[in-house]
Amino acid sequence: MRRSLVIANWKMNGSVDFIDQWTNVFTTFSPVSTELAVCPPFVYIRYLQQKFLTSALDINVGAQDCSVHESGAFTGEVSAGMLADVKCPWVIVGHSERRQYHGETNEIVAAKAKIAIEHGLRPIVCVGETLEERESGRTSDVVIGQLNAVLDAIGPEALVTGAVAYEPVWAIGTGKTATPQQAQLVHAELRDSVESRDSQAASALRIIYGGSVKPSNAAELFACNDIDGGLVGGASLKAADFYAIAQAASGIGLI
Ligand SMILES: O=C(CO)COP(=O)(O)O
Repeated sequence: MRRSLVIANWKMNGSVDFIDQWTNVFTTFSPVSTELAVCPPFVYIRYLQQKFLTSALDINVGAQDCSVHESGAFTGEVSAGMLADVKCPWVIVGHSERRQYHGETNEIVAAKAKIAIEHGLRPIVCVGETLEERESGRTSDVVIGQLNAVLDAIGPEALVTGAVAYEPVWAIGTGKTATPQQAQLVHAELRDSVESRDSQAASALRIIYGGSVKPSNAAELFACNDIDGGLVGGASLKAADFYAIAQAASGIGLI
């Protein structure tokens, strides 16, 4: 049995005031069986960690990216070693917004996953096709190619310490969710691809879905065999909505 996993990606949103308000609400909620993490912008990681000390939920902090470099003259970059140093266990790599706006290739994403693993972090490896790729029948090729680049670099066992997030680009921030059937199909293909290398790793690996997940659609997505939770953008900015999604993943309080 895989434990469900729900991760908030706040993207470039938030402030000290926002975190105060969000955590004031969130820390009143009772525990769920879902494992949780919130990825704020780098500058708020430490602040959010302090806030979570009073939460009864199993919730951790993650980063939205890390550098491919170890250290040195790389202005503006934050290294995996620094994230490990501040005890930030999770790191998202290969988000489509990084691929799209920052030119991150499969090779760069694989290098980031590798350096994250080397520092004991848990990478959340994002894969996903654009609308054009879907419409031209290339979804499988694209997402399997993205996954294989990371698998070649770190291997299936290391990947299991983190997670894979399937995020169809056309569903991100658009309100357009993949149907549970569409998502399940891709999740199963991703798992099969890991299975061909290591069957134990394939059954242990958490593959979560991202793209307009909200309280009203979370339960039907998470009911699919190969969807083990969610990577949540917009809806995670509301503490109550994020909690409702966490509940849906824990199989209790279905919406
Ligand atoms: O990109 C996402 C999470 O990483 C999804 O964002 P939305 O939930 O806002 O569609």
